[in-house]
Amino acid sequence: MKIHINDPLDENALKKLQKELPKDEITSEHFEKDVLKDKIKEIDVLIVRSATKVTKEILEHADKLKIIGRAGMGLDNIDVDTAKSKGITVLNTPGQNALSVAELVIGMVLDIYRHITRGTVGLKNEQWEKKQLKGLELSQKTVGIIGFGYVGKNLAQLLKGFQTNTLVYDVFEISAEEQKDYNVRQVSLEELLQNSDIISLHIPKNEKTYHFISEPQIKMMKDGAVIINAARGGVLDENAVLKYLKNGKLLGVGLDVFEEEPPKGDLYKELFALPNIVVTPHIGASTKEAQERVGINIVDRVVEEIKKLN
Ligand SMILES: O=C(O)[C@H](O)COP(=O)(O)O
Repeated sequence: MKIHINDPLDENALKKLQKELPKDEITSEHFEKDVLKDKIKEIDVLIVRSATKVTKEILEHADKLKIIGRAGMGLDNIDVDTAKSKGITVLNTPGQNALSVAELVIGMVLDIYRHITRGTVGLKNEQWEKKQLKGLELSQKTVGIIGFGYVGKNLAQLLKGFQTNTLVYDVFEISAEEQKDYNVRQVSLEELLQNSDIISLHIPKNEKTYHFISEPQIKMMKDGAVIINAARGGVLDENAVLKYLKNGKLLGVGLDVFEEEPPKGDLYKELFALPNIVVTPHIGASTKEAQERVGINIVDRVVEEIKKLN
C-alpha cells in the first residue's frame, strides 16, 4: 500500500501510522495540484486537511486510490460524489477540532467587543487610544448560533460561563432536554437574526448554504450586531459585510475563513483596512490539541478501513 499525506499531519499521529502499518510505504509531502494529478496514480490512501483540493480532475487520475482521509471536519475540499462513484471511501474526523474552533469564536467576540487588536495596532504605532476604545461586555448579551453541530454545541457550552442568552437556529429539531443542557433556545432564523447581539455561523458550505447570510439577513439584524464566520468562506456574503460594516449597521465582524483562500484582491483589501474587523488565516482548528486529536483519529479510522480491505 502506498499511503501519502499531502497536508501537515500531527507528528504523534504520523508516528502512530508508521507503527501500525510498518510494511506500507508512507510519504508525507505537499504536492500542488499539477504534481498531485500525476502522483495520485500510484497512491492507495491519501490523507489531507483543507489545503489540498481533491477535485474531480485529480480523482480522474486516481486509478489505485481506495481511501481519502480528511484530518478535519469539512469535506467541501473533496469531491465526495465523484470519489463515491469510483468506490473510494471518504473518512473525516467529526467533532475532534470543534472545541478549538469554538474557543477562537469567543476570542474574536472578545477582541471586537474590547478592541484588543485595535489597541495593539494603535500602540505599535505609538497611539494611546484609551478614550476611543470603550468596549462592551459579553455577559448578558444575546448570542445567536446558526448551526448546532459539534462547533455550535461547544460554543454554547463555553458561553454558559459568560451567562449569555443563547439562541440557536438549526434545520434539525433540538430536544427540550438538549436545549436545557446547553442553556439554549431553538428559534426561527428570523427570530435569531432580529434578536441577537452576536451571530456566529456554524454551518457547512454546500449549494443550500451559499451566501446564507447576505444583505436581506443583515438588514434584519439589530443595529450594532457582530457577525463571526469561523465555518466556511462562502456561507457569508463578504460584499454585504463590507457594505454594512462601512455604514455602521454592523459593529464588527470576525472572519477566520474566506470565499477565496488565501484572500486576494480589492474586496479583501478594503475589508481588512476597516478598524472593526478581526481576521485570521483559517486557524480555527490549528491548535496543538485539536491537531493531535484529528491526526490520531484519522489514523485510527484509516487503519481500520485498510484492515477491512485486506
Ligand atoms: O473543517 C475543518 O475541520 C476545519 O475548517 C479545519 O480545517 P484545516 O485545519 O484542515 O484547515
